[in-house]
Amino acid sequence: MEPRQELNSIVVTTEQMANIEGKIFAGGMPVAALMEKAALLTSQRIQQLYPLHTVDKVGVLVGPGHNGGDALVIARELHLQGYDVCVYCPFTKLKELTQQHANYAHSLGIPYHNDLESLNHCQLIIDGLFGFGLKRPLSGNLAIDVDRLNQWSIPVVSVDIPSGLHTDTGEVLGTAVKATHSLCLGLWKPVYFQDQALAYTGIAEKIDFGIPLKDIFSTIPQPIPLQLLHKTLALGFLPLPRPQLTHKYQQGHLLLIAGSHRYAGASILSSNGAKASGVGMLSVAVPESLKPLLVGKIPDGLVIDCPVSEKGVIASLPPLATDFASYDIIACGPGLTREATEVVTRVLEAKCPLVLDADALNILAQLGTVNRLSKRQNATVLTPHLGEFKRLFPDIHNPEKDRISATKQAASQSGAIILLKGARTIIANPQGKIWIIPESTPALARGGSGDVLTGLIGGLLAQNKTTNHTLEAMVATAAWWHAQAAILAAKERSELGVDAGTLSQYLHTIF
Ligand SMILES: NC(=O)C1=CN([C@@H]2O[C@H](COP(=O)(O)OP(=O)(O)OC[C@H]3O[C@@H](n4cnc5c(N)ncnc54)[C@H](OP(=O)(O)O)[C@@H]3O)[C@@H](O)[C@H]2O)[C@@H](O)CC1
Ligand SMILES: Nc1ncnc2c1ncn2[C@@H]1O[C@H](COP(=O)(O)OP(=O)(O)O)[C@@H](O)[C@H]1O
Ligand SMILES: [K+]
Repeated sequence: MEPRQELNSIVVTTEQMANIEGKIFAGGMPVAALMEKAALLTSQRIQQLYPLHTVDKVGVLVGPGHNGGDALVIARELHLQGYDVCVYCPFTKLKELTQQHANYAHSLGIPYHNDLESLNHCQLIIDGLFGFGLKRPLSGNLAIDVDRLNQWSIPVVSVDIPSGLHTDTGEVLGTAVKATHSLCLGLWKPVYFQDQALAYTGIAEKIDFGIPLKDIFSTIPQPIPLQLLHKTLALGFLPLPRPQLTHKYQQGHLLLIAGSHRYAGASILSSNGAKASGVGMLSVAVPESLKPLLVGKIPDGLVIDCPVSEKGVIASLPPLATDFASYDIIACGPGLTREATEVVTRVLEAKCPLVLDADALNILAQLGTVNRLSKRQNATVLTPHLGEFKRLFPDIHNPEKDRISATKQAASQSGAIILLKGARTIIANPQGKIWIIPESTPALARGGSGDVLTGLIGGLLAQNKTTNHTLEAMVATAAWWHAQAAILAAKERSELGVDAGTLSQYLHTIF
């Protein structure tokens, strides 16, 4: 990998970004020169996105800090290139450098307006109100302006981040600009991967303006705490190529415990996810009444029939399923129903790594998440969506307000690897390492997608004895693979065409 390519996978907090900036300035780089570098590249990208022959009139919103300074450099460059630029800056007191750029823009003859309304004839708006320096909510006339801007149908390019969003949590501070494009300066910031911010960030791109690698890597601890999973990394985590001399049990044995009369399909979908992983052996424990169905659908799986309760759920696990030493990993939960308490209690005693999903999580929550997991001797992976997460970790308040921190906190409390599902899935280990799945598709928002993921995670983890990567990296790789398959399927079949069965068929086509 090219050294700077590594930066594509790093996410820095506001504090880390400010520290990196501090190191650059301490080294002697003039503040104005750094702003010039960042803003020039940003203005060039804007010219590529909105060439002069397609867009003529550009309105620039200027804030009081250095985000406003960036915006003024962009205004100047666009003006010099021939765009018809005007500025709206609803502040009287600007930071010194920003004021200097304001003065120069004025001297160039760029018009300043006293109200936002005067920009409504523009074909493009540049949002340079606030960047990572925003700490308190937008209010008063400023908030009214932003709300009004959001009602226009003019494209908006936000500089660094959409103004009004908290850089780390993605929280909307009062109100926030809804951008068409966001050009993130230097390094990715957490806001871009927080679900609550996605409606504001639009199409996001990073502008690499040449921050010295030494300043980055001397600031961010190793291993990198917050990392995006990209194709290059994910491919490196897959169990490929297979060793020539191997056999099915060396390629991992997964026991999947899934399904009930009510949710029979969950066992098939999760088996399909597992099969797609390439796992050497797949055993599936289901209610005995489902055995013929499973044998028909998953002929390559060893189907273990379990006694069924009156409610149509697995009542207990037979000896074949409780011979835990035979399995490299157990994945349990899809379609179990909340009645299967005995199954989950028993499985928690297994010495091998465990993946719990769906109702296994709800049952774990009833049993007491942290207390129960403290007794486990091997790794546990929990894959909740937000609702399940709240039941598992009731003392983590409002996890949706900062999904990244909430996932980290849950992993640290429970000692488990936590995968919090969502539009941007987050994976954390107990030591604080976080992986983020940077792209996905809402095509996944339908029943059964998660079942496929559980099988895929189980199947990949089972094969980890041949690859030996960290478990969280493998879990994240499964989630990346799942998202990529959905993206491809949605591209070919539309977002409406990605049912869970189709999704599992697409898992292989992404390579
Ligand atoms: N890092 C890098 O490498 C580079 C960073 N660069 C750029 O610097 C940006 C960060 O600049 P920044 O620190 O000046 O902060 P910024 O986001 O402009 O806003 C702070 C200002 O807003 C004010 N203010 C805050 N809240 C407010 C409110 N609710 N209502 C009203 N006012 C409010 C606040 O006032 P104060 O709180 O001090 O009263 C302060 O004046 C960054 O995002 C990027 O664009 C590039 O130039 C070069 C490379
Ligand atoms: N809006 C969305 N964008 C991207 N991925 C999504 C979205 N909504 C859901 N997903 C993904 O779809 C899957 C849904 O899993 P889950 O909620 O367990 O569903 P089920 O239990 O029906 O299988 C998760 O992997 C989640 O990350
Ligand atoms: K901005």
